[in-house]
Amino acid sequence: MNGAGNAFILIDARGAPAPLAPAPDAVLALAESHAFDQLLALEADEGADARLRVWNRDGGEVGACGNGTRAAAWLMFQESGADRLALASAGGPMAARRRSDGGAEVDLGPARLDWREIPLARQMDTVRLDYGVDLPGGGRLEGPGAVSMGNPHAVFFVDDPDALPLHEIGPRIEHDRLFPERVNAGFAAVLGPDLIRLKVWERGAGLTQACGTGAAAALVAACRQGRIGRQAVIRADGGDLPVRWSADGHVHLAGPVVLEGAVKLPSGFGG
Ligand SMILES: N[C@H](CCC[C@H](N)C(=O)O)C(=O)O
Repeated sequence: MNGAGNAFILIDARGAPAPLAPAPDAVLALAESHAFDQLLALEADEGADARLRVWNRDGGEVGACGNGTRAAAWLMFQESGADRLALASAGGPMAARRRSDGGAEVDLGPARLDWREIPLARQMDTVRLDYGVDLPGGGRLEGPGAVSMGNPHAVFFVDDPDALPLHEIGPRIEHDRLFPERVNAGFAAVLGPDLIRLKVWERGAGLTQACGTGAAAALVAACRQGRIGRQAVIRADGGDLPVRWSADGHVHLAGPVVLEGAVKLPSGFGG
């Protein structure tokens, strides 16, 4: 599946006898032979309609994947005909609502804004971090906003994300010691009162076509820096993601989902 081009393999393990525990190098090996950004799994959960688990292509299990949540919710809506569902995840509980056009709008939970929740290695104002990175050709990017959606994001505001050497500066930011759990690095240009152009160098996956939690973080960071209101379309390489930061602090995300194909695994798989 993909969500605005963000590529996934989703395993429906709700019937599996035990939770999946893929070895990181197994995920890495799978990523060598299959083009995906994240491996997703749906598992049974007592307190929700399902639990969503997320592994980056580097094998690390992480707390949230906005586009993956949309893809999983869309699939469950197709299957059940329901129009609402609850998902558990390591990054916290989430909810999904079926839109009239059949798409899924997900409530990713609250934006977390305290430095300890990002997390950062030391206390800092998360509206505009006292942090920056030099550009190879001269110049410097400064003062990103820091937001967690159950996973860490630093969002830089720039004139043109497409003009940046992201393969050079992305890894430097991702692995900076300021971010003890590494970080997803967003590069955003506010193009109008309700439009943000965004590219994200994802922790554990690199440059992706779209990043749902990155879109949420970009809106919240832009709003906190007084650059935009609480609702916008985030224009990613792979498509447009409508995002809204509601008054209760939760962030809602929608956007396109494509099911590219499905295979039925032999019974007892993963047992
Ligand atoms: N790379 C992210 C996980 C996937 C996020 C992204 N694909 C999304 O749609 O939110 C992290 O390490 O926290």
